[in-house]
Amino acid sequence: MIEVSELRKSFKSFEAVKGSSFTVEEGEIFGFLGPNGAGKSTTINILSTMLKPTSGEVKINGYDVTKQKNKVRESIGIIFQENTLDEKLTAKENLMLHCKLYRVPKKSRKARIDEVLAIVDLTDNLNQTVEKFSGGMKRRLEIARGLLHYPKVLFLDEPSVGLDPQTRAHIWEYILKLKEKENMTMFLTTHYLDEAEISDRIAIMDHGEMIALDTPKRLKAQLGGDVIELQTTDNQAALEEINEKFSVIEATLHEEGITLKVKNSDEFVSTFMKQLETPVTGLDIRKPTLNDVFLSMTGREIRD
Ligand SMILES: Nc1ncnc2c1ncn2[C@@H]1O[C@H](COP(=O)(O)OP(=O)(O)OP(=O)(O)O)[C@@H](O)[C@H]1O
Repeated sequence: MIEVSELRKSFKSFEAVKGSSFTVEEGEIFGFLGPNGAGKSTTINILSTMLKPTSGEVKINGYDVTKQKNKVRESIGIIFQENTLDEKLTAKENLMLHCKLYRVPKKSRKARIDEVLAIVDLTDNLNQTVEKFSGGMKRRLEIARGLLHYPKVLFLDEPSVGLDPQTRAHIWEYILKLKEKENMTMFLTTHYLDEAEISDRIAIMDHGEMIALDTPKRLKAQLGGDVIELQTTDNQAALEEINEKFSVIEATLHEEGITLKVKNSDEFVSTFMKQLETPVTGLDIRKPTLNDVFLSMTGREIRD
């Protein structure tokens, strides 16, 4: 559904995208992550025909983004970061305007509007003006609008930014419902790594280059092993003891205690608890998260 080959974009002498190549399959949720300034927006703007690439080839739904712009635009929907609804219009008027712009046939407009509003649970707000909507309702209406012309690919640029946790969870419910119903391809950026977990595959971009591309599970497995957060009565002494007696991938002392990376926590912990002489006051085992992956690959938090 998306084919990107050797894509480059320069702004004067500055190269923002340095030759990235990837494909996204139909029906896939593709998470696109990177620290601030990595080149994500530049890439999305090119994929959605808003920006011209310096070189390389990009096809969406089989159409070239520079030579067949209109065909590409008919194939995609975009949910932007900022609110782009017309506040003085009602939900219905906003959606009707979009139907006209996208040439949805006159006889199907009403049914389509009813259908997308039902997906995001806004049926009862059809005739309400948008300025009276809450932040979460506006987001839902934007999602509904993005779907009106049945796009093959939906670009979601931070779809839940600025929303409270409950509304965020709801937005994701709608998005997943859609994926199941329509087999739509979704290209997603987010700064919430827990949200990125729902992606089938995740790409990590840094300094204009794609530095990782795999399933969330495999990315985390690549880090190898489990993480143990340890507190003892004397962390300095415990660290020395650990380095002397146990085989760990990494042991880091910090203000709250010691973070250990071990190959297999199940095997490690039972012997560790028996043999460590410094008294343990707290122990927490966790699997590596996408945050650990992101930190290890980019050396930065997702939001600097
Ligand atoms: N029109 C432009 N002119 C000059 N430089 C630009 C332009 N647009 C983007 N850049 C630069 O290109 C780099 C990539 O920017 P981009 O907006 O793609 O990053 P991003 O990954 O989307 O970051 P964020 O997470 O902050 O949105 C940045 O260094 C940015 O300053």
